[in-house]
Amino acid sequence: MLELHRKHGDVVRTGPNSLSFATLQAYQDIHSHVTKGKKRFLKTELYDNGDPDRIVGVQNPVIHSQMRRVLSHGFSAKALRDQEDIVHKYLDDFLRQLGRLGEEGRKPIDMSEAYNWATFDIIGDLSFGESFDAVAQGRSHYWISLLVEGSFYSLLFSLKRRLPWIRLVLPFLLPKGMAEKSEKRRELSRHKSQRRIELSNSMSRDDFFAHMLAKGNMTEGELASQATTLIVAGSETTATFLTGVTWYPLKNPDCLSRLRAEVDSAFTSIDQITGDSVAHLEYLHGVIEEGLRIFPPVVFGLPRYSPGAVIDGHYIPAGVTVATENYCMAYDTRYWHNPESFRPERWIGEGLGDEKKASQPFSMGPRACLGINLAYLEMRLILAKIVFSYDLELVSREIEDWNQACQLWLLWKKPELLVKFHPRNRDHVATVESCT
Ligand code: HEM
Repeated sequence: MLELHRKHGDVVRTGPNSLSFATLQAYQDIHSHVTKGKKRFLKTELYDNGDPDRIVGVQNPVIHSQMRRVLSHGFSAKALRDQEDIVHKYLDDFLRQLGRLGEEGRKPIDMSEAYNWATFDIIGDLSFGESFDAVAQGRSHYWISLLVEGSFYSLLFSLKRRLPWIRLVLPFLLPKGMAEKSEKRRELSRHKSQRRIELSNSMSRDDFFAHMLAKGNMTEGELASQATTLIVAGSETTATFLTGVTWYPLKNPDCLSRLRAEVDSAFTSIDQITGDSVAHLEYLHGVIEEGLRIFPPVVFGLPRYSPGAVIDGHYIPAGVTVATENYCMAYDTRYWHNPESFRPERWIGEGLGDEKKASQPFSMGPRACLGINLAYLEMRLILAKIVFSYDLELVSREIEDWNQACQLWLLWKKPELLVKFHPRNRDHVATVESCT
């Protein structure tokens, strides 16, 4: 898409009835909240995977806002503060596992897989009241593999509407046993959901599931479907971001040193690293924003139907599929000074004079990411804690260009990213050694 827009300009026709835009104005026109009297740009059928209960896929704005209202309680600042201990628990265990499995820097760990252990366990606990035990076991739970694999191939399913002929070749494109695996995944979701309902009698928690249960009229199917959606939306995305934001500073050692210096000057013990204290770290903020710009986890232009509206000065008739490529905006020299380079200082103080709104990793408007606060909490805590505890050494040195080394399906398929973790904080080494 980047190449197409560079060659053909800001509006590119990508199909018989679909247009791709590449400007910030177009992004705002399509995704912002609408003013009174104007119609919304609705999600297209590309989101329809046959499950009507998923908040991510639902098209009807009335049903969507009802769902969003119920779920948003679990994402409020208060709810997140109440859940922060759960996040710390998995992150601290994760740190210990990095030391233990990595034999204190002697053995590399594949971070493309390992970050999933932490993000899935956190969101699993917040959604179903129990983790997948991935951190404790130091390997991905079967369910995680099913979800990740399923989300890659769901792209092919949604393409069926756009390219009807794909039905004919679909059986050959899908790995063997995919249908059985999908059924297995649904069965596990139902099972986890039933267990969470049973647990609700003995557990008082202000988590996502509790708020859905409090609504009182959601069926077991709806509960399972929504909780699974949260797990998919909130785990692979954050883990993907973390993988990219590990590779870029490792390839730019000055950035890593500056980040470590900031974390070291702010904290003398790992317990001081909390959601509140990390929120003030300026350079960490720069690293995160730059990581989200240069390697956005949700990278495809989010398709919408035009309601019959003007997009960046062009009238687009109703029914035309439109999308703005966040990735193209993030690499546009009209918005960014030297966009290919990883420069956290863009986001600090005066910066480099970039148009920062041209990075929209969480989207904007009524369908913007609901989990943004949880995502920032996890991203800040995990980066600060890792840098505080370990010196990182890149083992996968053969990767020259991270984005090129990844493949884009619906989400990024990442290559192995081998990293060694050398313990640097003596207090923490003691904990690592005692971990079994
Ligand atoms: C770095 C991490 C993340 C990124 C970059 C990200 C990005 C996004 C984007 C771009 C959308 C809009 C999708 C669209 O319009 O098609 C979205 C929606 C959503 N995200 Fe995230 N997300 C992240 C983490 C999370 C987390 C931790 C959760 C928590 C469960 C979450 C839950 C959701 C939900 C529920 C929606 C659907 C909102 C709606 O339709 O009203 N996300 N996310």
